[in-house]
Amino acid sequence: MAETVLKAEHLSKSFISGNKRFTAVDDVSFNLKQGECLGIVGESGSGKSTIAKMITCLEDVARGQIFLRNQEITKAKGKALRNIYQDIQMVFQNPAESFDPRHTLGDGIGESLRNMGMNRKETKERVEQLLEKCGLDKEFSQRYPHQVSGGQCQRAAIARALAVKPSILICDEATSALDVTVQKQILELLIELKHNENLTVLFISHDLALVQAFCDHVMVLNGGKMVEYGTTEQVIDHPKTDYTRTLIESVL
Ligand SMILES: Nc1ncnc2c1ncn2[C@@H]1O[C@H](COP(=O)(O)OP(=O)(O)OP(=O)(O)O)[C@@H](O)[C@H]1O
Repeated sequence: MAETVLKAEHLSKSFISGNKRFTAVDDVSFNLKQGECLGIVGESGSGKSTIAKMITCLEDVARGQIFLRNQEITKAKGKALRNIYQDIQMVFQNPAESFDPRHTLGDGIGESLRNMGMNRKETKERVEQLLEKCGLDKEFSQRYPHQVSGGQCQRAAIARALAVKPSILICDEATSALDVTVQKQILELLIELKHNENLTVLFISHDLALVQAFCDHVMVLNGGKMVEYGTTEQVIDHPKTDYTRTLIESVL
């Protein structure tokens, strides 16, 4: 049986808005096994990104616990925190923001490898392999972020995320800024990588059609609460709440 890579138990988070406190994530629990893809769907403001930020330690966890391969990471600090930054990689909506505009894509992808002590020649070879794995010719390593299309830049951002062989890849609306054809190509790349590399992915999206095409399991969030959690088939074919039914009807 596949190993559990990530476990979240009773996660909660609230923020102060004006003089009021409101709950952005309310008692959310889930598991992610090696090679599995879990989709998190919900309307804007339902708490999807806040969950991702708590997992990557960008936001404190108010209540609950997070475990990465049995090790609790809820309040990680120092070296443990640096390891988490490496072991859980994120791909965001706007790929260009992942890269420094003054450096080539090759430099951006190779940065973490060089920080790990890899020499220049090995880094160059590994960067070229990563680009090819993500469907880009190796000459793209010489290009600057403004010299590539949004889809090409997102491929490079995925290559950069995979460079350090992370345990988990979090895609936060990773295809939302791309036009429909390019969105489909990036999704196909992720499907290919998931099969070939046994990637473990947390896939955040407001689009249930994309989640249906890619994810094994899905969690539906409404106002910070998890209103459905199950296999993608179960949730889409037999939704338990009107909220999920509305999400399904709006896209499928
Ligand atoms: N640092 C913060 N301070 C105050 N409120 C915040 C903060 N981060 C998020 N929120 C609020 O928490 C709620 C959940 O936000 P979150 O970004 O998790 O939603 P989301 O489902 O990812 O939305 P979207 O799909 O639009 O990205 C929103 O009401 C948001 O305004």
